[in-house]
Amino acid sequence: MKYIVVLGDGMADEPLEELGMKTPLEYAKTPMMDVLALKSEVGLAQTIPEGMKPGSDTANLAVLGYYPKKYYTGRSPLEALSIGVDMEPTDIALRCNIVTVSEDDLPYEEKTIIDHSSSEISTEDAAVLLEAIRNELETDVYKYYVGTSYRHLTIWDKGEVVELTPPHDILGKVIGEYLPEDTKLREMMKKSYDILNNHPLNVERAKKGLNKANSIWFWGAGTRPRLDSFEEKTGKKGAMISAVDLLKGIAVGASMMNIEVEGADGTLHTNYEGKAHAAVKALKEDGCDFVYIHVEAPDEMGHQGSIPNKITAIESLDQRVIKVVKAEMDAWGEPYRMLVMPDHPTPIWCRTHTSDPVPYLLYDSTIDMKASWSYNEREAKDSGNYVAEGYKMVNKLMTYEK
Ligand SMILES: O=C(O)[C@H](O)COP(=O)(O)O
Ligand SMILES: [Mg+2]
Repeated sequence: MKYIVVLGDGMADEPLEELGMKTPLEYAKTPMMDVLALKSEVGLAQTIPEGMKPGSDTANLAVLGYYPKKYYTGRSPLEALSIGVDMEPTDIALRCNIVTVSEDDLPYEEKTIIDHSSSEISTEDAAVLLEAIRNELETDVYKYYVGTSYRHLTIWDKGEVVELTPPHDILGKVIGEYLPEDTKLREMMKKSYDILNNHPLNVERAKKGLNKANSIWFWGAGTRPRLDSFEEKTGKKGAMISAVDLLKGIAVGASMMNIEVEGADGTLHTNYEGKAHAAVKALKEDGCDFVYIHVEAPDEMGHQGSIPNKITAIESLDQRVIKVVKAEMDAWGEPYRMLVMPDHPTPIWCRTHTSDPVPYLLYDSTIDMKASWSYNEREAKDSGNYVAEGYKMVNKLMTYEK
């Protein structure tokens, strides 16, 4: 038996008037998930534990079987594992976004945050800007490292786990009240605007109609991660396919195989088919028992508040990932189970994460459930199937019996 998780990051949502009170998942054309749902178990899973902040960090730890209240030490430390930084016990890792704030003559504190991702800036462009930041701001205490797209890392020597506001939680808001209380962090953020706003690369970006990447933004503070091996926990050899450092970092910490896919970039235009082919290859040729295909796009489109693009992301997941995986697995003939689910909702109305339970679809190629439901938030709730502790999903996947 082989095990496949197709994780549509942020895919769950809420009914939208613009979609006739359907959710993007209900409204999207998903013929593959529609067929699978009739042969699968559909239900709800609570991935974010009570009292924890909703985000891909806690939620994907849960879906991978790591109880966040036991294993979570902050988001950025997990990303540091992927970036290749060995944290000291006294280090604090900080996520360092490159964001877009309003370009005006207002004092920094009175500026508005416009885009947490600076138009999903390329890693190449971000690296140039981070070099400018490093030249001006890096000291023995604060070291900057390039991650992926707008997602970067700062290691704070002998820092503190300070509570910081994620920029995607305050889109469109004036930043003053959300800036760090720590004066040095605030000072670096404020200085970054002066360093970046008129940087030649940003002048070029603006000419192309792209958002300037004109400020750094710290959040996601944490201490050195401590994950147990996935194989020791489950007895299965696991592989991760993702474009984002958070998931790749979890895989490093869990001693899973990280599979790089050409063109996989965490955006709406990622290499969906490439991820699907790589997943089946990992199972068929690389001796893996379990593969986790993480697709970032629905989350980013949720953060952007784009209904059509979130629908496109879901339809791409259906037709260019799930359909391709199923065709290749069926052709191979090896029995398998496929779990399709989001990590958390990223509703269009709020453009950030909520902690609501998420719909799952659990398919077993050896069982025809003869079910009669669709895969979406409403029918998952109506099904009566509810996994109260999301970190038990992997165990459910591996021990499933009709
Ligand atoms: O900053 C990021 O990587 C994402 O926008 C945050 O959302 P996530 O927690 O769903 O990844
Ligand atoms: Mg997410």
